[in-house]
Amino acid sequence: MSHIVVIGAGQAGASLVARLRKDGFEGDITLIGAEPHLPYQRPPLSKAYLLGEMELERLFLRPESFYTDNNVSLRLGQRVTGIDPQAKTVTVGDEVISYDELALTTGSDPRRLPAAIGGDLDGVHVVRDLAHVDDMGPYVAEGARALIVGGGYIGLEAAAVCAKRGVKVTLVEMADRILQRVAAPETSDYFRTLHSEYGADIREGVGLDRLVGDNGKVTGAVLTDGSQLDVDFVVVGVGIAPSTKLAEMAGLELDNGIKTDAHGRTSDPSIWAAGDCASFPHAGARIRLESVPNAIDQSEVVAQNMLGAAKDYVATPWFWSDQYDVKLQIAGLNTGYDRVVTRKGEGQTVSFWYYKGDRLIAVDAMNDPRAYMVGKRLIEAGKTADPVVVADPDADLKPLLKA
Ligand SMILES: Cc1cc2nc3c(=O)[nH]c(=O)nc-3n(C[C@H](O)[C@H](O)[C@H](O)COP(=O)(O)OP(=O)(O)OC[C@H]3O[C@@H](n4cnc5c(N)ncnc54)[C@H](O)[C@@H]3O)c2cc1C
Ligand SMILES: NC(=O)c1ccc[n+]([C@@H]2O[C@H](COP(=O)([O-])OP(=O)(O)OC[C@H]3O[C@@H](n4cnc5c(N)ncnc54)[C@H](O)[C@@H]3O)[C@@H](O)[C@H]2O)c1
Repeated sequence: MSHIVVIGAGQAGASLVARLRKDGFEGDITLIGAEPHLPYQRPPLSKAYLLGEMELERLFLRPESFYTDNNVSLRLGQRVTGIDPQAKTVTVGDEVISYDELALTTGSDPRRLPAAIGGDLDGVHVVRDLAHVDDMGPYVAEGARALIVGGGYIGLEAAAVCAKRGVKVTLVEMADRILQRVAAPETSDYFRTLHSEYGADIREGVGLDRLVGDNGKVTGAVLTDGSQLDVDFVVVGVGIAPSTKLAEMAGLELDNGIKTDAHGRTSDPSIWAAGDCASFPHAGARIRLESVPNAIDQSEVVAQNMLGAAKDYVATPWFWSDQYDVKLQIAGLNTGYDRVVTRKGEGQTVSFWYYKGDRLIAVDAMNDPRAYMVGKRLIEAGKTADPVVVADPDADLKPLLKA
């Protein structure tokens, strides 16, 4: 009987093993995870869980019984330190485990601030794992002063939670606008205004020069424009790097992540990759997506291919973020857009529709699930949307789907 080993018990790893069993795989499955917890969802870590509005148990993707009932050998709190592709083994501590097929779902590692500028002081937090957020929780208290470094999703979601909890927030983004990696200027403008309404001080085009400490604990910061701040804690949200160390040591090809073909197979025919760590062919280029929908969809396709399906993974990217009372939903990728059409609804409701020539390529919707849903379905179907209809707040969007 064959043995499938999966390294990384996060969103992708958990989805992959579930799909293997769902599709009838009867061999042995071992899922190995470095963290001590059952596989859990990360999105609430910078939202409801950090806010103290979500119980730990609700983070877990499936109960422990799922793994025992499905005969998945779950090895938690164990880090794989090596892969030998010739011998088809992985090393965990002193143990060597054989595999027939191996999947890498190792996720990504948060970038940290260098120790030389105070990145190792107490009170400086990254936000990736449950343990990081549990460490940070007590700092998020009314009246505390937080410096948030980075205006991506992590920084802005943390800023929203902190501001809601009465923390005095200063956020620095070294690029000229927040959310520049994932959204267009219109969406950045929207969220800058939203944060300022809640009292968060958003400073763009400004980086961190260094942190200042006293007795090993952070007490202040000097910014690249020379300004100085007193701070009680720091949240570092300056992006991630895909976890490729094991793959690299095993001699697998890398390309901004673990390089796979359209089926999710790496340069070794018995090794597969999915989730944040994998870079794959997409629309004539190669991309890596850092999102829950990608981790689930890609790992499910990889599971099917490990069982012989030979199916291409065709990503239909979508993302979401919650900040204050606003839900941002993004369908598609806006790379290369040349026109934006705005659809304004009541109050905070607005959506931005991105076109490349006549083609609709992405929609950013704020508190507008209908615009998001219609946009997503149009993009998935390769259809466009008449900009005149889109821009008219009184026009019904649904007929666009039938056009
Ligand atoms: C705070 C936060 C909020 C987020 N919010 C959203 C959101 O709202 N929407 C969204 O779409 N995405 C969100 N994301 C991104 C999303 O969570 C990730 O894209 C997703 O978790 C990727 O899944 P993954 O399985 O590839 O990686 P992960 O979930 O990171 O799992 C990888 C696992 O592999 C383990 N591992 C790594 N190396 C080894 C090894 N050598 N041995 C054993 N185990 C190993 C790691 O410890 C980790 O547990 C958020 C991320 C964070 C951190
Ligand atoms: N809602 C969501 O989808 C969601 C929520 C949270 C996290 N995540 C994921 O978590 C991961 C990490 O998120 P993130 O926000 O850290 O990454 P990110 O890459 O989205 O944003 C990092 C930001 O930090 C800025 N930056 C980098 N170095 C800086 C410095 N020295 N000073 C000031 N600014 C600096 C960058 O310009 C960038 O805007 C990503 O994969 C992200 O997609 C997703």
